[in-house]
Amino acid sequence: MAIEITDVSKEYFVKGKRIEALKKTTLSIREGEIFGLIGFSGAGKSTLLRLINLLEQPTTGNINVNGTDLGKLAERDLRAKRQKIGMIFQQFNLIETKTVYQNIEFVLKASSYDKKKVPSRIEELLSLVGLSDKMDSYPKNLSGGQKQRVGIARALANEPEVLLCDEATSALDPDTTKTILKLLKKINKEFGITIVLITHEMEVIKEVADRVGVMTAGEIVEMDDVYAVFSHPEHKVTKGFVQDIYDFTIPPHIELNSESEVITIKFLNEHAEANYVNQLYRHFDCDISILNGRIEYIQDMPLGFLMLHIKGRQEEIARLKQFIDDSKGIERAEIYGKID
Ligand SMILES: Nc1ncnc2c1ncn2[C@@H]1O[C@H](COP(=O)(O)OP(=O)(O)OP(=O)(O)O)[C@@H](O)[C@H]1O
Repeated sequence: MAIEITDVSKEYFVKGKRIEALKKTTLSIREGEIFGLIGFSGAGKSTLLRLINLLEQPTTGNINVNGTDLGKLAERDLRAKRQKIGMIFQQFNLIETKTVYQNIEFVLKASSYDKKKVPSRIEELLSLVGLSDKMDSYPKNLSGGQKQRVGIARALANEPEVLLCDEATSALDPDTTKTILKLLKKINKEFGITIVLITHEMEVIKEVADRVGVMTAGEIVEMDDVYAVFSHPEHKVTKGFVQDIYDFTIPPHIELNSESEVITIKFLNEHAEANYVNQLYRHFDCDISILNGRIEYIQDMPLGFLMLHIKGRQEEIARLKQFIDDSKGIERAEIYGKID
């Protein structure tokens, strides 16, 4: 196991008031996976990340990173271990007065990296992140995406075992976000580095994470493979995040009664591509119009939602709903639109 978090909690005291930033949490992050933590502001994501990064001590419990119990390390060993945990930030945290090259050099010099190998290591890192032509530029002359590439190169300089990403794409536009996430995925695959990323955007989780934990009020309330969470969200916070992507609302002009219903159906895995609506047209004496639809690919697996307006006799609509319920890989979505 790459990261074992056992019964870990964190409290702060502010003006005599106790803040439970992280309630007792047990979590295993697997070696080589990309684990996403999603939650709104104040949920406790950064606190958890700071504990893994050894920047803070937990109030209870212990954290084990690649076989090392962090609580048992002496100060010097802690520093050495910290170098094996890379971190990137929303605001990039580059040194503005240093060039791209010097920013990376700084990190290598601060560790005990073999001096002779520093220039070739920097070149290697710049090539990896696609910035070989920018080594003499200063951060102020770089785009946000380029700055984050430097951030990634710095974080990888000391060949870390784990890479922590703190809202690493939150300051970037959607296209740049995609390219940075692709780079993270490449790093994960090529070097087998375990990545833990925190975000408030389900879009980010969808693009890169293998598993996801949903945090609210200092607790992980739901955790599973990303596809499982997207297709069957349980907790209301998770449903809200999923709804950010499948943003279906019933148009206000639709009148709903026993002979006019809106049904949202969910297509799972390969069923997402089947021409299902044709079957509904053929088998039922109802008017069916499509109000909304979307297929997303999560880890290359399609997940589709389709919102239909059905008009017809009450019994016919009931029969249609039964047909949907009996279809393999198709479900009525209880969280999108009004049902029954
Ligand atoms: N150093 C601290 N001292 C006191 N309270 C803190 C401290 N750090 C965090 N907290 C509190 O702990 C709770 C969790 O904060 P945390 O920063 O972990 O949440 P978050 O999910 O990362 O939010 P954000 O996305 O806004 O950073 C919040 O109520 C916060 O105010």
